[in-house]
Amino acid sequence: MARLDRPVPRSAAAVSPLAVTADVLQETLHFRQPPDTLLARTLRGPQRFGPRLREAIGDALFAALRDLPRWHWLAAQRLGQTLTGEPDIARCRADRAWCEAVVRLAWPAAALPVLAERDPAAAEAVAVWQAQAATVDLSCAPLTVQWGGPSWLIDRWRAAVGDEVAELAAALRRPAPLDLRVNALRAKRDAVLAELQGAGLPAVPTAHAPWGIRLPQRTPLQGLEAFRRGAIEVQDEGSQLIAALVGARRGETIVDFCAGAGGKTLALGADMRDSGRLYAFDTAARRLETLPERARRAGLTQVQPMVLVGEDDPRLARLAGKIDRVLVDAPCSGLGTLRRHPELMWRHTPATVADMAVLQQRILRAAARLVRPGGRLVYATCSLLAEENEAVASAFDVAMGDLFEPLDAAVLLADARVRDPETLVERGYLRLWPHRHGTDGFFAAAWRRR
Ligand SMILES: C[S@@+](CC[C@H](N)C(=O)[O-])C[C@H]1O[C@@H](n2cnc3c(N)ncnc32)[C@H](O)[C@@H]1O
Repeated sequence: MARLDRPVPRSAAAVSPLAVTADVLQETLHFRQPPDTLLARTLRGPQRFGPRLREAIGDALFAALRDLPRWHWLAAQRLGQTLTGEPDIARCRADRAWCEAVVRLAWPAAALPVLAERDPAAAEAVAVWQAQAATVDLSCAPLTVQWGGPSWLIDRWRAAVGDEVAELAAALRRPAPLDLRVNALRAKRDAVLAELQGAGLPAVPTAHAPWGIRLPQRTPLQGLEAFRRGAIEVQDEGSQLIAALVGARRGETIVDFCAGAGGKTLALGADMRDSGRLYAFDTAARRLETLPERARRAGLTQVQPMVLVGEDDPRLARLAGKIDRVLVDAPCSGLGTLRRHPELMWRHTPATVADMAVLQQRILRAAARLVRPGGRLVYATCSLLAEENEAVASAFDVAMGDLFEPLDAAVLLADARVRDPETLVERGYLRLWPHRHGTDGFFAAAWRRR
């Protein structure tokens, strides 16, 4: 038999990777924590899984989440249950046998040998189940099974992209590449590209973002000299394009209203060449926690994080009408990021999306008060849904009357040296689609205050 990842103590040997994956899947479907957090916590347990097995468990978990309706359909057949089109998540999460059946079906073929080393019986069961599943004709299955999403979401995808819906669904099910942003304060893109290629990595420039580099898959960065010296940050090309739309300049005063862990804050700070003032606001203190350390590594000294009590925090009054550029990277459903967070499509419903839109409008209006006359306001989401995007921008237009003039994103992106900006813009809005642009799904609208 092949070598084990590590010597397995007797008690730990009893723990099957399949069972652990099913446990994490079941826990994920409670939506209390994201799957990678749950996975990391679970794998700190006593099972003693080696690196290859840990990677296999992660791959299996995400494969399960990416195609839940398909596994649901096949598992129902295998377990002799009545077929239903769409998983009822509340029922599935209560059903441990269902979770294990899903994991058996979803376990990636490439990870079968490593499972066999640890638990040959489980690997055999997986092979049998998958061989049987391969004989099932899915071409007549409901669209939710073929395209891997809940039907309310598929309806919205179809309304947005028409005949491209199958391509969109397929792109959302593929793992995302790893995009990096070169920190303009520390390096030039060409030099970093050469450095990464020299280290044997298949790095290429991103298609549009001027500071972006793409690697085809997950790559550990910590060991790279470019990472250690703060020359690169992990950032999806779509996020880089949103920062570009802000057009931050040296010496300005800029507010990142929903800064979170500061991914876009760092991009804005680099565009400002560490000059001026850059406020990083968020209502979640925990999210802002890592920003000072990240800013330090990136060589930024002008970032001022501040925890807000809400979008109407009274301390904002002193900044009203004074800020050159305000970015509202609003809390959203995240339904453009399904490549990384496939669980979100089961966490959200039309009702949660509608609630999001109300919050987004409130935050956008509050943040708009800060913009000085002639200044720029940018509203962005990582959602593909019109409710959170065009509808919020239109409602803002109506509420503001003539106070804010919509700006054409294609013009702003061209100013920021983005390549082929017109291919990224619909009706003046930045609109990024995973199947067309290879990025996460993003939306952004920009205005100038009159
Ligand atoms: C999409 S995330 C931001 C991601 C971040 N800009 C980045 O690039 O990494 C939205 C953020 O909005 C924050 N948020 C939620 N409600 C808010 C409010 N009322 N005012 C300001 N920030 C809020 C959330 O805590 C969350 O960190």
